[in-house]
Amino acid sequence: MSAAAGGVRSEVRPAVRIRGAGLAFGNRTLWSGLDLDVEPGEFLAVLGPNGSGKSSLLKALLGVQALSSGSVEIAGGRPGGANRNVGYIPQQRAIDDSLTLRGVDLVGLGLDGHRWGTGLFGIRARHARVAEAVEAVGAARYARQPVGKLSGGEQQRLRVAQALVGDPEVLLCDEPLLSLDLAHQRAVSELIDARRRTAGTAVLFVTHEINPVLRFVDRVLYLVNGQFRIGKPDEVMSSETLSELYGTRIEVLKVGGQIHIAGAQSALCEDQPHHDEHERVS
Ligand SMILES: Nc1ncnc2c1ncn2[C@@H]1O[C@H](COP(=O)(O)OP(=O)(O)OP(=O)(O)O)[C@@H](O)[C@H]1O
Repeated sequence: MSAAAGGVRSEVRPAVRIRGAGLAFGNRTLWSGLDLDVEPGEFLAVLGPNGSGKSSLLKALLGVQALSSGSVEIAGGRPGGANRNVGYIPQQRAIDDSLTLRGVDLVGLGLDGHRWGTGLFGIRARHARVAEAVEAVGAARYARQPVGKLSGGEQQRLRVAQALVGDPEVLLCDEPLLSLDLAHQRAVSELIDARRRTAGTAVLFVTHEINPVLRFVDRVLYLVNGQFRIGKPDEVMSSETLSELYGTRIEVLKVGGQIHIAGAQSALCEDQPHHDEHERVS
């Protein structure tokens, strides 16, 4: 899918165009000199340790975080501009359990700004679209209950439905599989993959754990300590590339279609003390 990989140019306008982009807070540079085109239908995994600037990159693309240098375009224009059809699955935060908004209403918010007309036809079309999105994430059973009373995983599935309901040109996902059990991790990642294949939605998928989505990933953007690498998973997720990026010896093992890391886990997972010697790559 990745027409941009290896320098091959596509005729189609990229869904995301990043040029010379940099972001710094005070004297700390998260990343700089970032040039990247994400093509329609491409699945880009954004990886890196805690604090490397993955979420901040998505925020820059949403137009809520100003860049320190360079420029970004998304869905054909500037971030946050009118008519930018962009879906966003935010990093999960607990929803206040007193929130009485129902699941279907939360999903419907993803259609705000879309034109449905004010008549019965428009209302019916809107309801049908919401119902379809709810069904697709397997949330029909509880979608009429107050969101605040649902489990973390149930809320997360509704957030995915909200991001997809407007049929976005670009989908920005910030750790969308957190708090989902394995069956729902698989269901949600397959849903996102199907969407980009059938509708040409470009997907930028921030994750600590590449294995659940490895078979979908066209390219990886790996951010570490102000540096980055972009390439196919095999190119970036290699002992050589990660050792270079982290500045210490890292062994990457590929076993049974999964990527694991041996040793040096402190460099990779500083904030995750539960990790053991053979670690899945973040
Ligand atoms: N508005 C801000 N002002 C100052 N520092 C900020 C701001 N936003 C983010 N940061 C800092 O920038 C760094 C990168 O944050 P970001 O959330 O992008 O990292 P991340 O790679 O998504 O991390 P994680 O994997 O932990 O979610 C963090 O150290 C964060 O504290």
